[in-house]
Amino acid sequence: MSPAPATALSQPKVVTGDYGYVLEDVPHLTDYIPDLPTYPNPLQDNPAYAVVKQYFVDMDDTISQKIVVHVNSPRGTHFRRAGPRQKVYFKSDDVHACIVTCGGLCPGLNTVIREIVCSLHDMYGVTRIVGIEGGYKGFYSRNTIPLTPKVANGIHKRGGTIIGTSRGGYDNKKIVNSIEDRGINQVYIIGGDGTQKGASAIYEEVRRRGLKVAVIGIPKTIDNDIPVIDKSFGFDTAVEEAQRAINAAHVEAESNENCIGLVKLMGRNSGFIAMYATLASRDVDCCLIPESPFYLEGPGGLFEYIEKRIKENGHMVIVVAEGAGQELVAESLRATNNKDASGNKLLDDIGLWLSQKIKGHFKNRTDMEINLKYIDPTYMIRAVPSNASDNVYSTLLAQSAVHGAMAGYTGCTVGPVHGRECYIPFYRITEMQNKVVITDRMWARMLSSTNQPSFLSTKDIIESIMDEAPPTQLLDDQVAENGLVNKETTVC
Ligand SMILES: Nc1ncnc2c1ncn2[C@@H]1O[C@H](COP(=O)(O)OP(=O)(O)O)[C@@H](O)[C@H]1O
Ligand SMILES: O=P(O)(O)OC[C@H]1O[C@](O)(COP(=O)(O)O)[C@@H](O)[C@@H]1O
Ligand SMILES: [Mg+2]
Repeated sequence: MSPAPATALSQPKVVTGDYGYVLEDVPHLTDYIPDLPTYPNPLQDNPAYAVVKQYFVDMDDTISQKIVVHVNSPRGTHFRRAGPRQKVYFKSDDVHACIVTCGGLCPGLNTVIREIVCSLHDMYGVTRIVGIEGGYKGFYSRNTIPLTPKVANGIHKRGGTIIGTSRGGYDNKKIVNSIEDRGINQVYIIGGDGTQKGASAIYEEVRRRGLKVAVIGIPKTIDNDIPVIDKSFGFDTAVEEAQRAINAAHVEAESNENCIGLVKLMGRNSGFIAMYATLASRDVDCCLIPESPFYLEGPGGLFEYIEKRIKENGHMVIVVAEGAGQELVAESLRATNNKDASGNKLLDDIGLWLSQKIKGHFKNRTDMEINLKYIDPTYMIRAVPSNASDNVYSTLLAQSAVHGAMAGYTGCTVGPVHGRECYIPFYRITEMQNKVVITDRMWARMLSSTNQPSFLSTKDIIESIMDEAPPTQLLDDQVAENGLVNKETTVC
């Protein structure tokens, strides 16, 4: 069968219905290869699933992005519900699947790999599954790693990724050539915002060439900077692991006179780890994140607050996200514009800089000698194995990805929206970053738990509200009654 000619770039598939219902649907292989044969889903004969009353997902099931509604609210945006379908578009023997992990580590990568392998093998009888070694560049520069349930057995108890990862090395044409040459027809791409952009471009090229290849993204972000989904796998584990550093900082601070425990946590552009770790700990007196500007000197500044807390308590704990206060560091050091292999800006070390500034400020104060203990657990919070809850989360995610590919869906990321797994078109994942909204309730809860100043002027608040405008379109569920965009943080 000759493939239908594909247009330059695929267009969003948007379906509208009554009362403002909008379905942001995902591509399907039949969009560009018509008349593909279908097969009964082998799961219908699987003893574990055969007894479930309604195991297969109804074709009309969609998940609402809007969870808080008023009596007359339009129904708003919906996503296609993930899960097994009655009919599949691949014969088990014909499937040749590959898995790749890209970007920084995240707890749970091995769990997702294991669960993709086991779901393909145990549910769909697929035997040809390979790992692409060392991220995107492995497609064209390395041999593949055969993956079987035996190889994947127990890997979820280890941190990292057994197939390796990397930044940079993305070459769209070479990657799709490799997919085509190896006869791969299901591609599972696990990675963060950069990876999903790459995955989207791989899907477009696959479609342009008319290949019967399902491309499914699985969102991985320790920073929790991917929009739409509730949160990423590994995020809970990272927040839990961060408690160990905060506890150590608190013990040091409490035991030494006038002592400040300073902890730096990951969070390049989004301060979710710092915010949640602070809320969970309750020992933190100040949390600094990239989304909330702060200043050191003068009334309402950080130094004034430190002095107040030390006088009141004799100690304090500060948590700073790595991306916080970058503009302050750039002002006092010679600004650099170095980037990593993927093009992400390399950050200046806010933790060391802040330690020096605080020490420098109190150095000449004979009435208040301070002691500062700096803890930088950066890689320790992401190199650990995932906790039990992230393992369950990763299992659902991987199974949903496999069901989607088998059902012929492609060009999408899988992830939970209000606790239900969905297929989300790539463009919704890549168009913006998820950030802590400092005019939102969660940040207010955090502020009230630490009692820190907000460091904000009215101008900052207005700017922060304006920054929330989605770059491409105003979605009705993001427009509050006062006309301002008021996107809730997606982690609840
Ligand atoms: N805009 C992009 N288009 C295509 N590939 C990209 C893009 N941004 C990043 N990548 C590739 O995705 C991979 C991971 O990106 P990176 O930003 O390092 O991590 P993450 O996916 O975790 O955000 C790298 O191999 C990088 O080259
Ligand atoms: O030193 P590396 O490996 O580049 O990783 C550091 C970066 O990785 C992260 O943990 C996550 O980044 P990605 O999601 O882009 O992989 C950032 O918080 C951090 O800045
Ligand atoms: Mg990233």
